[in-house]
Parts: sequence; structure tokens; C-alpha cells
Amino acid sequence: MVMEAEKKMNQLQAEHVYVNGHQLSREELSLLQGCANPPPKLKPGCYWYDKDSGLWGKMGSLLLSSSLQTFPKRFRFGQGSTPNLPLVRQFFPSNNSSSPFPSKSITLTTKNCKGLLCNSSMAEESVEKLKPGVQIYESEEDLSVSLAKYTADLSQKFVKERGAFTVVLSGGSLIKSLRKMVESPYLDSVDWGQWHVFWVDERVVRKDHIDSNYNLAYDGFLSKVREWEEEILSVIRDFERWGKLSVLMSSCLPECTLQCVITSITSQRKWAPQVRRSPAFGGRGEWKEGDRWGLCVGGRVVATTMGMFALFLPFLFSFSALEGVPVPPGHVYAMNDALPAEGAADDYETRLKQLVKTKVLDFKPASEFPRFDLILLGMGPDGHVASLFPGHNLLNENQRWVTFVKDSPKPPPERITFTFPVINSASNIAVVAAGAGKSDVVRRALGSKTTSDLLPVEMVSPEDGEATWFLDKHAASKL
Ligand SMILES: O=C1O[C@H](COP(=O)(O)O)[C@@H](O)[C@H](O)[C@H]1O
Repeated sequence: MVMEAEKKMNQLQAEHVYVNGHQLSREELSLLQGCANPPPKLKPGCYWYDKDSGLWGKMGSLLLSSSLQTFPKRFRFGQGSTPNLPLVRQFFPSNNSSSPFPSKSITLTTKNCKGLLCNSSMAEESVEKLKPGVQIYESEEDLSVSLAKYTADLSQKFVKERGAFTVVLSGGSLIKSLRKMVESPYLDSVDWGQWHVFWVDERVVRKDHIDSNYNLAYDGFLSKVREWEEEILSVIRDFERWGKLSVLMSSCLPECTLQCVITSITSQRKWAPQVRRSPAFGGRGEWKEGDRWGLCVGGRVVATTMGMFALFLPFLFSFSALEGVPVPPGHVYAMNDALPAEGAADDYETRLKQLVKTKVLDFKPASEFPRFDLILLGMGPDGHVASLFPGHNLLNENQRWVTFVKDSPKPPPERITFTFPVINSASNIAVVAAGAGKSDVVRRALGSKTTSDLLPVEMVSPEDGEATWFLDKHAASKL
């Protein structure tokens, strides 16, 4: 095995392989190629790896192999469960450039992977002009993968810290840039059940109207999460059918039974679930009271058999673990589309205040504004964010949480919107812009020149949170 791995190593240079943003050493490449189920035809490039599930894939693409079983234990990069992205340039205020939760000093990372947009002297020149927390990607595709990782990391952090993740969406192109969130590995690893989804602005139209930001997010994002629920339920239905067969086999050939169930599900689904034995999931020890069959999808246990019944009735499941999978409908806070603009803004603000009372939504006692965990902000080519447009008097609103506009320069004219005090109270703000159409406004917002009349996007400045800009190279082309 070792000799075989060494032969392969001669053909592939370890320094050309990155896993979760980490450049492999010779020893790590050897481990990878010698593990139980090595990736076939490994080539130079960037890969992601989830140590919990063993899932592995090419950065930005689907699964390659589902069981790098011996791989995780000795790998230094096996800390995170979500992929990092090849950055073209990263200007990140961090003491640790791989941390998703940056602190103050500016560092420039040009280390990772392909296609650097600039040579290092150009980059150092540019870093003088740029604000910290600006990430520039070779393509919108790379931006999208990185945005998903950033969002998934924050979700994990806040769910762990406060048992909920309050995330605010924009309309427009942001939803397309969020598409990687509803693909592997995030679709099955994110704790959607703890998500609470809001909108930073909404057009005063019916929810099923083509202009509705809810409608856009539903089609491009939320519906995917719910389809995922359907997938899991149908896998469980299959598992129930096959469970009867495993009754016959479980006493004498448990591993074989396991294989049967896996093969059954895998042949009918486009992704591979793993069925393991608990409590250690994967252990092969003797069956004892408390041991259960578990159905894992992407590392998450979605159903388990019930205790000792498992020996006889492995088709009896406890579905409790399922509850956390999709975003529950009650956690999706769409605007009330039966109300006119003013009433809809009042109603949304009242609902936010209730969520503060029930502690779903965090609150800043000093300023008396809500504190969202993450606001994902798109930006118009004119520099507007949310429905806060250049030169509009709503830019100075400092009492209301949610207000309305009836003369939006961009159709439709009637909208509701969060105000700047709410936006700037967030713990994290991602400003996302892709395409050459945004390059002038990006230059104005991030370039060195300052003007007295601030564009709305220039007013995005979290009071004690972090702002991170996600730009593709076209949006950043005039920096
Ligand atoms: O009208 C709106 O526009 C902005 C920007 O949209 P984009 O398509 O240029 O990215 C969006 O962020 C906002 O939510 C939306 O209502």
C-alpha cells in the first residue's frame, strides 16, 4: 500500500494539491492516496473535505468520493467541515488569514491556487487604497462558493452560541450568488432548522409576483431546502422497505445488511447516504442495549431505529432528528402582502420586536436596535442597498426599524426597507457585487477618493460588527 502510494506521489506533486485551502505536504498526499477509498485519478487542484462525513470533492463541484475513511484522523486541515475557496486577492482584517472571523490587522493573501489577478507588487499597491475585509474572486462562481462557506461558518457559529441563526436576504442578484448554499456539502450539513430568514427590503407586491423578493428567494433558495426535505423523506421510505430485509440478515451478517441498505438507497438517489451503527456510528463492536441503526446523509443522522427493537424491527424509526433539516415555514418572515406599504412596514417592525422579546432575535440594549447575525446585502449600480436610494431622505431615518418608500427610482415604486441603524447594528454584513456594471460604484465606495455626499453603500458601516465585501474581478476591475 505504501509503495503504491509512493509511486502515485512521484506522478503528482503534493504542493499542487490544496484541501480546504491547505497546501498538502508529501506525507499528507501519501496518506490521501493510501487511504481506504482514495479519490480516483487525483489531479492538481483545489478540493474540499468534510471530516465528519468523510465526503470529499473538487472545489465548486459535486461529490467525488464518499468515504476517505482513514484520511481524517491525521489531517491538520480536518478542522472545518466546509470548503475554502481560491481567492484572487484577499484583504482581510485578520490575525489568522484562514479564520472566517477576522480581527483587526490587514493581511494580504495571494497564496491559494490558480489565476492570481495581480502580481504581488500591484497587490501591495492596491491594499493601501482598499478597506479591510474585501475579497476579490477570479469569477462569480468562486465568489458564490466562498459566500456559501462564509454563510455556513457563521450559521454554525451562531447556532452553537445562541441556538439560532438570524439571516437577512436581499433581492436582486444576491440570490443567484447564494446558490452554492443549497448544493453539496452545505445543503446537508447546515442546520437549516435553526435558521430564521428575513428580508432587508421587499417590494409591495403579492408574494407570488415576479417583482417580489420573497418570490425570488423562494425559487432560487428556500424551495431547494424544502425539496431536500422531500429527498430525505423518500430515502427514509426506501430504508423502511429495505429494513424488513435487514431483519432477516441483521443477526448473522450485519455488515452485509448495512451494505444492502446503502446499495439500495444509492442506486435510487443521486447522492450516497451512509448507514452506520450507533452510538459510535461506524463501530463494529458487539450489539448491546442502546445500539441503533442510524441513517446518515452527508454526515447528519436523519433517522435512527429505536433501541433494542432494532434487532427485530429496524424499520421502526425515531424521526426526531429530522426536525432540524429544512428551514421551518414559521422561521421565514416574509412581508405581509395584504397590507399597503405603510402598514406592511409597521407590521414587519412589530414582528421583529416580538422576536426580540422571545430572544430569537438579538438586541443591542445601548442603541435599542435589533442585532441580526448576518445581513447579506446586494448593491445596485447606483450604489443603493436594501431600498435605500442615493439622495433619499430615508437615508437619515434613525428611529424606525422598518420603513417604507413610495417613490423608489427603481421599479416597483412601493417598497419596505430596513433602516441604516438596523443594518449597521448587525454582527456581520456581507456586501456582494459581481459584474462590470458594479465597477464604478465599487471604485467609489472602496477607492481612496472621498466625497461628502455618501452613496447608501458607503453608509454601510457596522458599529461593532464585521463587514466583508465579496467581489468578482469584474466588479473590482476599477480598483
Ligand atoms: O431593488 C433591489 O436592488 C438591489 C440590488 O439588486 P441587484 O440585482 O443589482 O443586485 C437589491 O439588493 C435589493 O434587495 C432589491 O430590492
